[in-house]
Amino acid sequence: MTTLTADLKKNNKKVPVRGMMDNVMEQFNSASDYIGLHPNIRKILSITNNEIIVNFPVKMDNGEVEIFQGYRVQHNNALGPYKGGLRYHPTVDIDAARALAMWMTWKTSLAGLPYGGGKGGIKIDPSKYSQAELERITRRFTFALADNIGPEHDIPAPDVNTNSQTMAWIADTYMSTRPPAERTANQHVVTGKPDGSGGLEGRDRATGYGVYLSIKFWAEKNNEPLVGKKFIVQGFGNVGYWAAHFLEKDGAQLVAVQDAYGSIENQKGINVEDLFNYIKVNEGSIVDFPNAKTIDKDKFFALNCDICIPAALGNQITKQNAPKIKATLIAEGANGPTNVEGEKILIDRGITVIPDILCNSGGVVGSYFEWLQNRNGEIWQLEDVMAKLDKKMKESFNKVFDYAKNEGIDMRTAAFCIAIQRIEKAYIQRGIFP
Ligand SMILES: NC(=O)C1=CN([C@@H]2O[C@H](COP(=O)(O)OP(=O)(O)OC[C@H]3O[C@@H](n4cnc5c(N)ncnc54)[C@H](O)[C@@H]3O)[C@@H](O)[C@H]2O)C=CC1
Ligand SMILES: O=C(O)CCC(=O)C(=O)O
Repeated sequence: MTTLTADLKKNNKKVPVRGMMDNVMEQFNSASDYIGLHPNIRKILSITNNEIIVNFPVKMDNGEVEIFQGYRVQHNNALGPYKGGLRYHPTVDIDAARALAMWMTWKTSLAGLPYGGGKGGIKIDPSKYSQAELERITRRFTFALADNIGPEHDIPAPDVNTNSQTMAWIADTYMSTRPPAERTANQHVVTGKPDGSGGLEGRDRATGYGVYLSIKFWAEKNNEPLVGKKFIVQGFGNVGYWAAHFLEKDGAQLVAVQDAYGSIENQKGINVEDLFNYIKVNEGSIVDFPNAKTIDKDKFFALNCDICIPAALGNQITKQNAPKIKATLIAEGANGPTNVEGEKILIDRGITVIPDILCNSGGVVGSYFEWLQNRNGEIWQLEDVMAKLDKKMKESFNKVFDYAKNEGIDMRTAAFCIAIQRIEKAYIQRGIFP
């Protein structure tokens, strides 16, 4: 079977060793083998539908012009419009965008949403730019993407280093390109907007809440109380913070955190809100938080804990650190944090992984609610949002848990099988493949 990665290798294109594409393709191929996926459908799902690369100029505060490169990859839309976040990070490239777009296709399918998968972003270190520059960069990026996005075609959302403010700029720029009578009818071109500008109350916490719920459901299935469980979190941004917030509320104890700037530990407990308030006045960094000691970056995953939540970047749990992990549960807040080699070791060691496409799907479910709210001209209440999210996460968790148990397979393979089978069914029903 020729895969996209194999094609790229054949053509001598630069493919990072065990990059995220290798990971997502191995996960996809192994689940497709398991279910005996129709070879024609495997061919379609092994490639991306569209890949948009834009270079655009932006005037900096000092009057100089800088050129930026932005990406939007649309993997598959068999089930509905492309959906997925925009990331601003130096590691963003076409390979990362492809892999992340593919994960979105499986995630939206597993969650039973009427969406396909897309992802994109800009290769940029946003900490080097002023807020005014970031606004101009975002607006020019939106303008460069033009009709490649749209509320019924491709709907971006926040990801690493983008937030509700970024989404408000995108919505505003996109709407200003529409004819006057259509402008406000287009606000669902992005989700994750501020709640005063068409955003959904609760979208900010939706991903972290979903991570917490996944852990809670796993604990219930195993008759394990959450009270007193020690957990560590890599990434204390939107996903990591909210997951920690809800876990702490339920009696679990945060004992270590790693972010882009450093790593801290206190086995007696780190207060989540204190740390959150600290980073607000410390340029977003956990470094030198008073109630914890600084630890070596490479020791982080080997720390003493029950639950480990990677909520930052991909390829963090690998064959190097997987043998040393003490947690008995990995709850993947990030996309692709565990690579295939690392996961084999975890499985052999009896460590459960709640896979990203299930564990962090609360975010895109929240986005779906926002999209419906905008489309129908409604304003949803926070308590209704949280109750609906709870229900949706429980349905997905039970589907995956039961499938894995009945088939005697790991939860990631089970999640992929369910996701792929839903897309396969759509293609077969359309009569493309007799
Ligand atoms: N925001 C959302 O709704 C969703 C996000 N995700 C995934 O969750 C992960 C985190 O996203 P957000 O919380 O939104 O991003 P964010 O930008 O709010 O936070 C990212 C966090 O990761 C840390 N970080 C960055 N590089 C790091 C490194 N090399 N080592 C350790 N920590 C590092 C940052 O310092 C920050 O604390 C990403 O993988 C994203 O794709 C998944 C589903 C939805
Ligand atoms: O909310 C969304 O549309 C997608 C969020 C996202 O990028 C993700 O789930 O990885």
